Amino acid sequence: MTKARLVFDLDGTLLDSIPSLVAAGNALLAELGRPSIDLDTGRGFVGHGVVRLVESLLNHTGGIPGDLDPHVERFREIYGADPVTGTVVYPGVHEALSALAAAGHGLGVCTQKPNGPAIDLLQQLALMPPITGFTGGDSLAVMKPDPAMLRHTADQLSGDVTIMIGDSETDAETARRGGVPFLLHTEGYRLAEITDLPHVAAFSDFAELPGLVAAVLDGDAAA
Ligand SMILES: O=C(O)COP(=O)(O)O
Ligand SMILES: [Mg+2]
Repeated sequence: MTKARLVFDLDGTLLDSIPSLVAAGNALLAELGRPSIDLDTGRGFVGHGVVRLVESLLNHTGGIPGDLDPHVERFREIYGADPVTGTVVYPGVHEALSALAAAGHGLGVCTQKPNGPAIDLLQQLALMPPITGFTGGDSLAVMKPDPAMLRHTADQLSGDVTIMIGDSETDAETARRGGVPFLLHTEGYRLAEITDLPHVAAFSDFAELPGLVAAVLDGDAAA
């Protein structure tokens, strides 16, 4: 049977992490005497890495005071101290990943999130194992949508065909540039309409994922 190298995005795909990211962002803003942002606003800022997130937080609340770098460093400290509180695994993820690993597929994560908190989350939320491959926001000199991140993750896995699973414009573009099929999780943080993102199939419930992977490998998934 053909085996897949399954490359998963993290935030908005395996994890619903907005409350924890917004809490850390609001702690940073409070230190700067800025107003808080709400969850919906924060949702639109996530998926591009920590630098873009802090830049968006500051621009939304009055602009960047001086250098961006110290604020990014401070956000990393605040968020890195406890990335787990306020983050949950989407329903059905554990069951779907166990079934896919048991079927012999390789599982990896490719995220813009800084490596330290990303690994903490994967370990503390019992996702690593079955996930074995990892590329984070600090792993390479580039980030998604550069397909080097996708390839770096896939190279750590065994399998015949690479499939990317993600929630956002960035993930769809990464898969397109990498020339691999894209499965879209619709319950994440995308801003675009589903129909505007290139994907071979979309799903809202992780119970659907093993069947979709099998369909892609069989060449049955809708193009
Ligand atoms: O922007 C982030 O930090 C999260 O990014 P991800 O969706 O690639 O996991
Ligand atoms: Mg994402």
